[in-house]
Amino acid sequence: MIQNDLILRALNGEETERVPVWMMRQAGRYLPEYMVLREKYGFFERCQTPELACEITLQPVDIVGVDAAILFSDILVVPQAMGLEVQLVESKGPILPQPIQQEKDMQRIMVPDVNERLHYVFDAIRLIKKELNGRVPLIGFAGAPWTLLCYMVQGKGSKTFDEAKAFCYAKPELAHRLLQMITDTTIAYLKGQVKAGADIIQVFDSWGGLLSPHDFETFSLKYIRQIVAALKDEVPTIIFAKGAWFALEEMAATGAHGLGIDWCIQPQRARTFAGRNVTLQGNFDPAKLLSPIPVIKQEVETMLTQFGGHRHIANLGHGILPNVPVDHARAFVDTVKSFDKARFEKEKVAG
Ligand SMILES: Cc1c2[nH]c(c1CCC(=O)O)Cc1[nH]c(c(CCC(=O)O)c1C)Cc1[nH]c(c(CCC(=O)O)c1C)Cc1[nH]c(c(C)c1CCC(=O)O)C2
Repeated sequence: MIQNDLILRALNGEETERVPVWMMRQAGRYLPEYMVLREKYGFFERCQTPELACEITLQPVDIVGVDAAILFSDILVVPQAMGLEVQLVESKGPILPQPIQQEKDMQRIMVPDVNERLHYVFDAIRLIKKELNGRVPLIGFAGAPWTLLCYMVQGKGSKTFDEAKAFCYAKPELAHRLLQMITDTTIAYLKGQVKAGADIIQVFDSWGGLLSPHDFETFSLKYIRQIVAALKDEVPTIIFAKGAWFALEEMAATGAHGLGIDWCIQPQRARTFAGRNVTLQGNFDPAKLLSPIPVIKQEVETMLTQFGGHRHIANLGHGILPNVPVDHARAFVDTVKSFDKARFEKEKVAG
């Protein structure tokens, strides 16, 4: 049994005493306790050692007081399990030295047996569930196929992912074969996470907003839909497609329980697009956590009021930045937790 089940209830459309809160990338470099482990162990060593992944996952729950834990891992463990080398180079981000660019490169990848290649994630989840002891739910996750294709083809981070897009537009048949292989791996991987104990699944499509609405349907949503369909009857699912506000209606129609939104759309407008049957998650500008604490408090209250208190999970609109002071992150969380629900009614009357 989970003691603090606010997020689960919000995802199921139930009333909650207050708005639940967590932060994307909440386990990371803004925490001094994370930096201690980062000094000692390599990135994938931290991911692959269940005791380390567990300790890092619990840090924000203990230190910042969020309403959910999110598994410490990375979306790039999937391309790795499919056979590609992935390096995380300090200050450069991810590097895949031998990306997929043509037909013959496909021979280097496979749809792996997830129990063989990603068992360390399932071991970490079992350990985390034991250590959490029902305090808060555990969110498992994976990258959306389109976002993973971006890294697998481009071979590194990019502002435009132009090579990944060129691959899709010039070799659509190959792109769809790759996207389907990623999708099949991801479905098996996420089902494994749920079996190991994940209570909620979030799909991160960080680069969905780089595509036109038509191409988002073709190269991204088509595959996200398969993932949601495979999981939604097992656990609540959340789709976070950054920048893809134009597709909120279509994403809601997948049957996902929650949709993440970034700060580039007004909450009321997102609600109009998404409809009433889905929970919205977001959408505080992560850079605003660099403001003075009184400003953070005021802006968080404005955000909460705009969402109106129902079917809302407070979060950032993207991952927390490494240079955010811990007390600013805590101010974000505490402001949400102490916001009096009666104020939603008052603002409604006033508005
Ligand atoms: C695109 C993407 C990646 N990884 C992820 C995404 C999707 C979300 C997003 O858009 O932010 C997802 C991710 N990565 C990480 C988590 C852990 C759980 C969490 O706290 O949210 C999650 C959910 C750990 C991580 N993944 C990474 C770190 C930093 C590693 C370190 O230097 O210690 C962490 C804590 C490395 C990583 N991993 C990735 C990049 C681009 C980088 C380097 C840039 C960066 O450092 O932010 C790929």
